[in-house]
Amino acid sequence: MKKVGLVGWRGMVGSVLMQRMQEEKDFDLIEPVFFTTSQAGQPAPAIGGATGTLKDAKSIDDLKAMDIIISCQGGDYTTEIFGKLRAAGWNGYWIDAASTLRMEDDAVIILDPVNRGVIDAALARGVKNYIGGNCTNSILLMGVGALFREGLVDWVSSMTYQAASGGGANHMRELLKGMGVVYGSVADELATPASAILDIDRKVAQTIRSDVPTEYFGAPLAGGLIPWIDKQLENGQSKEEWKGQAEVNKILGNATPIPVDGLCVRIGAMRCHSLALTLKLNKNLPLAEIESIIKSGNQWVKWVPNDREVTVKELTPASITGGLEVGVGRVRKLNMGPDYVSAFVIGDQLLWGAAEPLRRMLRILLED
Ligand SMILES: NC(=O)C1=CN([C@@H]2O[C@H](COP(=O)(O)OP(=O)(O)OC[C@H]3O[C@@H](n4cnc5c(N)ncnc54)[C@H](OP(=O)(O)O)[C@@H]3O)[C@@H](O)[C@H]2O)C=CC1
Ligand SMILES: N[C@@H](CC(=O)OP(=O)(O)O)C(=O)O
Repeated sequence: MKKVGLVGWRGMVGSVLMQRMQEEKDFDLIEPVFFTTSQAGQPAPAIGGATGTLKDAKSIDDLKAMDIIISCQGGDYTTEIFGKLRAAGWNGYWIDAASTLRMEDDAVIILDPVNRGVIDAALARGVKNYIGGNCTNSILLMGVGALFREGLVDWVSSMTYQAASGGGANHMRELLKGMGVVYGSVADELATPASAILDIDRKVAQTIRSDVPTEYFGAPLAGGLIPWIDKQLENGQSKEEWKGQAEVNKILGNATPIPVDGLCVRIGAMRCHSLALTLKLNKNLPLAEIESIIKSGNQWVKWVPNDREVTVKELTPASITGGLEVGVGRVRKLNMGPDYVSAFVIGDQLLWGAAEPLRRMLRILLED
């Protein structure tokens, strides 16, 4: 059995990964070894039959004994350790959730239901680094990847609505605390049906401006939104927006890049990322054909007809959260012309957006 080192297993992404690996019985096929940056020597978790103690995630010698390492520890860890490990002669497979290595020439961005061909070709050439994509891009391609596969997309504008989980556990907590603060500021008035709504609104606006916690997001998210995610680039894009075109084309293995651009916005959802897309197709296809192509993408596409009643029930974070289905709906022709099509895509940011592609890559390696 292959020795698989697990780093970052107790973080938010890592915990979702552990849960999925247990559900899919991945631990039956490996010898797991648990690492930590802060608790070396403490008992290993009772996951997957592991025994013994946690190993030091900074010990190159211990890491070198692994056939495969999966890291959900974050970019700083990858930056610090990966180069040293390779320099020490380690030739195992490195699977990582962090963005650090994604655009490196010797790394593949993994999303096997969409790019299994790219992954297989890389394995055949001896590539050893397999990196999970940015959550928004993975969800975009899990939803409408089949339109790209069929060569139908001239360009896509992707306007995103990204959940708090994308920032991490503390960001999710801050959102919830903020919701509580907002509610608390008008709880009495809300209990009194006769109270004036404009008075409530004034108090809420004041609370959002001054009392909602902003330590992690840098701005109030509860009761609002933040139209910027990640660093600022010189060309005016945010780093999150830049990743759209760079990663989508790398995932697909496109020699000629398809333009992908739009604005990325943080909203007060917990862990579902959504995208409102404008797709410029290179053909005037009937909607029924577009529907059948999108549905053919993969088994997790959940097609939602462009109908009000079903959309408000099925194409929402409340419906999608915690599951592997990626909702695709609001598909219609836009006024711009018959080749312009809208779509709303929504997926769980911690599953397809982070953990699931990693465990599936492990399975691919174990099949080899
Ligand atoms: N959040 C996301 O949605 C996405 C994240 N990623 C990548 O994954 C990385 C990890 O993200 P995320 O899981 O959110 O990070 P977390 O902050 O939840 O976990 C990272 C590490 O923090 C340490 N840690 C310290 N205190 C605690 C605690 N109380 N509970 C659990 N862990 C603790 C653990 O390491 P130790 O045991 O060594 O102390 C853990 O592995 C990101 O940096 C990013 O690179 C990628 C895609 C999406
Ligand atoms: N930046 C993403 C989450 C993330 O971790 O992305 P990446 O893996 O590309 O750094 C978000 O905030 O929603």
